[in-house]
Amino acid sequence: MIKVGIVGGTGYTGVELLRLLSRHPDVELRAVTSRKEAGMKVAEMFPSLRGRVDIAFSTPEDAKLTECDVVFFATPHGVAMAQARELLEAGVKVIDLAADFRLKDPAEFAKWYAMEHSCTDLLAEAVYGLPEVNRAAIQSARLIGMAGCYPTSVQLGLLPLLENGKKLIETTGLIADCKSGVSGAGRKAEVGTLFAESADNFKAYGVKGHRHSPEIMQGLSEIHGAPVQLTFVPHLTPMIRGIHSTIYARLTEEGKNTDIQKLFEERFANEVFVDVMPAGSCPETRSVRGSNTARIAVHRPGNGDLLVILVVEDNLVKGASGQSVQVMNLMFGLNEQHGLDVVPLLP
Ligand SMILES: NC(=O)C1=CN([C@@H]2O[C@H](COP(=O)(O)OP(=O)(O)OC[C@H]3O[C@@H](n4cnc5c(N)ncnc54)[C@H](OP(=O)(O)O)[C@@H]3O)[C@@H](O)[C@H]2O)C=CC1
Ligand SMILES: CC(=O)N[C@@H](CCC(=O)OP(=O)(O)O)C(=O)O
Repeated sequence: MIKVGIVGGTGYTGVELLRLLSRHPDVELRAVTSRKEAGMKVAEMFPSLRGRVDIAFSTPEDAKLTECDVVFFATPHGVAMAQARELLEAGVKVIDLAADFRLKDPAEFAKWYAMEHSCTDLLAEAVYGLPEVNRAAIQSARLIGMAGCYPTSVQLGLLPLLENGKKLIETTGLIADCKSGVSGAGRKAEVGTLFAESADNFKAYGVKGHRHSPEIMQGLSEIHGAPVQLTFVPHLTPMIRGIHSTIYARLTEEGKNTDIQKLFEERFANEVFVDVMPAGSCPETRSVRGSNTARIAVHRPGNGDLLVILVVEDNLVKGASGQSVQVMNLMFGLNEQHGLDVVPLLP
């Protein structure tokens, strides 16, 4: 059994990790931290986990994390980078759901996250946690910076078109128009996520620049092997879970002469967590709710040169905790689907 610790077990991604790991056949939950709720039983705070999780929250200091095989950080940005070195030196693998180990350039990290990076040597070692792109590197990694929620959907949607220097679409002027449910903002109290502010309302935010823009462009440029330029506009929608990304790309002459539906179907044929829907489909966020699946549909309106790619995922599962369990499975040589064989919840 793999001994697992979670730092930040009371947030939305933390409790989602608990839900998934509590039914994982190869995992033993050793420690779950909360500074505010230390001492309280996990299942007392989250009755959904009664009979599933039998430990109490402890402070990060009391959690004996160095005795774990792997520690997940489901914490705000900046927490994992302060503790990763000690854990790695003790032989513990680290999976960070925040952004501490995503951006390769420490200056970019400082610019977007308003803090200096405290361990740039580890930043160089860290592997980006997006299995459909990086599976082999993840398998041998000891430190993972999980892909962000929006970046997961946008990179999966463009992967077949860009990888290995393909010239099927223009690589400047790409547009990702993305919508997220409110759980994407986390469980902390904030005016913008109050019911009266976010229900029955719809708005864009971060239009001048969002911290996921550099992450998406870094990822796409690595996938393509050359710079890729994309405009990313996130929106807050009055739903709890889910991301819907609509991506617009101009096809090149080569792209116009390519069967794009077939390209996507073949690229993801062996990916258990990516479903390419039949031509003409419009995937719904509720079709992935609670599951680690991303569903993708490609459209070419009027058979013109504009390609529209639709991607849906659950921000808390494929966009965060589920994908991090997928990554853990790869790091420990387990079946990639263990703990993740969940049918989406309807309605
Ligand atoms: N919500 C989402 O859809 C997604 C979130 N993420 C990322 O995952 C991370 C967690 O997000 P989310 O679950 O939404 O956040 P929440 O705000 O819901 O939860 C944060 C958790 O971290 C703990 N925490 C806060 N500060 C510290 C600290 N200094 N040291 C140790 N623990 C701390 C909190 O507990 P306590 O204060 O009691 O210690 C709490 O359990 C974030 O970095 C976020 O960007 C990634 C993808 C999607
Ligand atoms: C709706 C909402 O507020 N979403 C968050 C993104 C979700 C998140 O926590 O971002 P990471 O994937 O980088 O960890 C935001 O825009 O900041």
